[in-house]
Amino acid sequence: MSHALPYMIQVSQLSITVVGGGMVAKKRTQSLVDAGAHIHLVTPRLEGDWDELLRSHKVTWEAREGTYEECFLADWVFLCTNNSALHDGFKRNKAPRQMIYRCDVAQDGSFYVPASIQKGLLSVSVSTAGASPSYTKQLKETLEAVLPTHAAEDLQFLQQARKRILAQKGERQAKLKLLKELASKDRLRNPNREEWLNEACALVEKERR
Ligand SMILES: C[C@@]1(CC(=O)O)C2=NC(=C\c3[nH]c(c(CCC(=O)O)c3CC(=O)O)Cc3[nH]c(c(CC(=O)O)c3CCC(=O)O)/C=C3\N/C(=C\2)[C@@H](CCC(=O)O)[C@]3(C)CC(=O)O)/[C@H]1CCC(=O)O
Ligand SMILES: NC(=O)c1ccc[n+]([C@@H]2O[C@H](COP(=O)([O-])OP(=O)(O)OC[C@H]3O[C@@H](n4cnc5c(N)ncnc54)[C@H](O)[C@@H]3O)[C@@H](O)[C@H]2O)c1
Repeated sequence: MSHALPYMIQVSQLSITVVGGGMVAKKRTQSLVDAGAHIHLVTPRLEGDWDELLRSHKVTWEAREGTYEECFLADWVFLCTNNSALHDGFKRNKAPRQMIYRCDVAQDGSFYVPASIQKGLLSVSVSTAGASPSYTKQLKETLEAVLPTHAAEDLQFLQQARKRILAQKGERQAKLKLLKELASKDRLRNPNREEWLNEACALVEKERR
């Protein structure tokens, strides 16, 4: 059986339409807006509290029903209504190269959505290809409990340090060794890690042939 590949996608440059205004539509819209996207929303009604999303000016709501005959021109279309026959129709009408998401039959769309944990620059995603969203949720909770609590702060430090090390003068091998050592628990958890980094950078530069 073929399986889907996980990718990290920058969504801010995509044109995205979400059809439907229930719990699933809201979840998908919220995560897309959090990731910097602007959403065109097509639904006659909004279920639950959308106030904050609408106030963000990142969501344009067209208050009407989607119809079987129409074709959306967005790069991505999220079909999030409770009407599977309508989703079948949109899929038939889909524009060339358009990516379709179906909330009702995951594997009938171009992609589906994993559960994800975000801690600053760290992302962890879990998927069972739709076999069991409940199992996915449990596994996500297990993983959340074992991830380091300081991952976000450590990654902020490592990102800056990596830029600095790669930009400075010195042997490439020595720099790579330094990057590896810096990511180790001993170095990261050391309260003097900034001082150690300064000294190590100076040494790499001094030792260059
Ligand atoms: C992980 C999580 C992330 C999120 O939604 O953000 C997520 N579902 C969550 C929970 C959850 N969803 C459902 C239940 C009820 C119990 C059950 O059915 O088991 C529970 C449990 C609960 O709520 O406790 C019902 C359900 N879900 C899908 C269908 C349709 C179908 O099976 O095709 C139906 C039946 C609808 C119906 O029949 O009415 C489909 C999908 N749900 C996915 C993700 C994608 C696959 C992920 C994977 O590959 O494992 C996928 C395939 C589609 C997609 O979204 O692309 C989120 C965890 C919450 C969290 O993160 O805290
Ligand atoms: N992917 C998931 O994680 C997941 C989880 C639970 C349920 N589901 C599936 O997703 C479906 C939607 O779930 P929900 O809880 O958001 O449902 P819901 O009933 O709360 O919302 C459905 C929304 O679709 C809108 N709608 C209906 N017809 C429309 C049309 N022609 N054009 C535009 N909008 C229209 C309604 O106004 C409503 O806002 C469920 O029926 C189920 O099949 C998926």
